[in-house]
Amino acid sequence: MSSILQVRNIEKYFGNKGNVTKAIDDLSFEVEPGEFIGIMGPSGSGKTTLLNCLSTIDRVTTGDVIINGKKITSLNRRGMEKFRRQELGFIFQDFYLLDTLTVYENIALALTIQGVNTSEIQLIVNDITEKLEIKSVLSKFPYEISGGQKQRVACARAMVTQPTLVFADEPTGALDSKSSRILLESLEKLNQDLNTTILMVTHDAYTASYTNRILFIKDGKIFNEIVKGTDTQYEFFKCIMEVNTLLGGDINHVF
Ligand SMILES: Nc1ncnc2c1ncn2[C@@H]1O[C@H](COP(=O)(O)OP(=O)(O)OP(=O)(O)O)[C@@H](O)[C@H]1O
Repeated sequence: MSSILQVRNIEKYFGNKGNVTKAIDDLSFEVEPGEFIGIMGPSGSGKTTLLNCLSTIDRVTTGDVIINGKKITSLNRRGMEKFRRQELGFIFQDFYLLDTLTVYENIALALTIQGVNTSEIQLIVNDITEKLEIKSVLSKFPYEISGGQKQRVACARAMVTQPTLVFADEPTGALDSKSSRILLESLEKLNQDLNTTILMVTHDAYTASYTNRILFIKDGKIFNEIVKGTDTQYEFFKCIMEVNTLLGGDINHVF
């Protein structure tokens, strides 16, 4: 099977002569279609920089990023923007919903821009909001719904165009533990039902335990990799805790 994401020897430097930070240091890995992969690591290890470089928000200094067969590191700014709109989905810690649009309009927006007809949009939005259990809030505005519901709306918005790859950056960061669990179960379900490939950055062991594989980053390099395989979620969680301890990471969740 061909990889959906190929990361080849990427490096990212910040600053200029005399004051250079090497945030990503010769990092390579691949992600297969349908994987739910986690990126973990201590503060300052390069997680956000990596996510930004993979998701066309920032550029690598050297190396290549290939998504769905397309070398995105060779695209110009306009090409990157188009690629981002057409092939990628994003879920951020702070939701980024548009306050003046209803939940339905927030989710439907990308499809409207793509020129999908109204009745088809209705079918797609109905289907995904049923899976995410947010159908009852479709006519509400973001300020009228809870944080957990907002994040599931953001999740529906990210997935509605059936992107090649969805990037989630600390998606449970602003949620309480119950809302986090509901969101993560939803992500797991969408990953399985729609075969959506998800790459999620988190510092939280419980959140990470929903993924199938985790790359641990330290000083911009891959420090360790663990695969859930046939482990239960709890066994995987314990394994994550062990690696986190080795890494000197912070753990703030227990089952
Ligand atoms: N715009 C920038 N200019 C200069 N240095 C930067 C910039 N962005 C990040 N860095 C540096 O690159 C390194 C990696 O930072 P990054 O934000 O990717 O880490 P992180 O793992 O996401 O951390 P955290 O978990 O605290 O968000 C750090 O040393 C950081 O100070």
